[in-house]
Amino acid sequence: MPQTLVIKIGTSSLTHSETGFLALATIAQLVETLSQLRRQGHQVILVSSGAVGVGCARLGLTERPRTISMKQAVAAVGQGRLMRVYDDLFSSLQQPIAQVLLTRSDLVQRSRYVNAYRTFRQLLKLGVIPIVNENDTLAVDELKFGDNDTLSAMVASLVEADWLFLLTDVDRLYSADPRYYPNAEPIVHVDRIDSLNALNVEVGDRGTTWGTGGMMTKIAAARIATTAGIRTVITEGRSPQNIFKVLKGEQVGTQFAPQPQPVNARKRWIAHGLVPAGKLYLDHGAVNAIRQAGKSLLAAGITEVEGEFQSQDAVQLCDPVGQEIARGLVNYNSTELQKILGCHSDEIPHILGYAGAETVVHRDNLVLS
Ligand SMILES: Nc1ncnc2c1ncn2[C@@H]1O[C@H](COP(=O)(O)OP(=O)(O)O)[C@@H](O)[C@H]1O
Ligand SMILES: N[C@@H](CCC(=O)OP(=O)(O)O)C(=O)O
Repeated sequence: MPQTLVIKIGTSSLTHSETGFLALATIAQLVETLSQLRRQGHQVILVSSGAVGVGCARLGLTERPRTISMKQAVAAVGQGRLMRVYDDLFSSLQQPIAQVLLTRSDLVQRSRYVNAYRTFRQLLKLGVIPIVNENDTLAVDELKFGDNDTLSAMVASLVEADWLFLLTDVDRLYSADPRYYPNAEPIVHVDRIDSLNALNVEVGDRGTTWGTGGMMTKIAAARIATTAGIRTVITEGRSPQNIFKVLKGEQVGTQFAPQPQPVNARKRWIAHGLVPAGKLYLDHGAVNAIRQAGKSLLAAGITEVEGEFQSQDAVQLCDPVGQEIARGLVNYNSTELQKILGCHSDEIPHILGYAGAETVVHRDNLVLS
């Protein structure tokens, strides 16, 4: 049955780390694999890193740029070259492609989120393979995906993909970084992403010299995708043809099972599309009411308000030690909340001088993290 596949490939697979030159054999195999998947009727989106790495190679730079303006300039050089290579290779197989450069702000506003969804759907209907990257040249720090693992999971969630493949320079996830712990245990199947905590998997936050985020961002991506009901696979970029094996049911790489009851599209946008503008600290009673009983958040359960935000902004709901437990759209601005925190709902009209919403975050606008 035709499926929608989002395939992300990292810099560590697209370039040779010693020279920064393109790994042409890998790219050619990737192009062949994706074109064949298209011919089999699947809908395919490629999320490709490499703009900064390729830009550095083009300009003869031997390490990743440190300043933002340099990184943005280098990405502008590399992105064009990368697309040129992709277009040459895909064109020789008669496969049309498109460039889609996204910034986080494209997904923050609901109308722009829906617009991005429609554009992807139209491209897929036309049989095109969209090649997505973050718009590194224009993205500003506060509104960045920051890494393409997260970006790919958000794209997969946006288009309601069936599969997310994260292609990297290791064959799968291990109990610890195999680069430093050669005896680390391979992990082949993850039924529930929270079980990784119990397995004590060490992911670090550093990738290779050219990669961003290492396994940490891949696990975060797997969490976003699996809660959207998307099967996620971490496997080797050097052998993209392994995708066929995975689709046939073979145990290749690390496979993450999708959550049985996926979160709906609007709640996914609240959880991952929006950028939280503040934090609400809750007492234990409120944490339990939200987590266990699926209740709305009332002012009585809030102990502290952090940040400045408007009504209907997204906020993080945190337990007493600051660990995020949920996100949601708030019904009061931060100034109002400072006045009513800890109070019973009946007292709100008296304190504020007007009747506001009964809940601070209604359960329809609240998503567990
Ligand atoms: N538990 C782990 N299992 C496998 N690899 C890990 C783990 N923790 C850290 N890593 C590192 O993550 C690296 C891949 O991340 P990264 O360099 O960001 O790749 P990419 O460019 O594909 O995004 C691997 O080379 C490996 O050294
Ligand atoms: N957008 C950046 C890639 C950022 C990124 O996540 O890189 P990687 O860890 O190699 O997937 C670029 O094109 O260089």
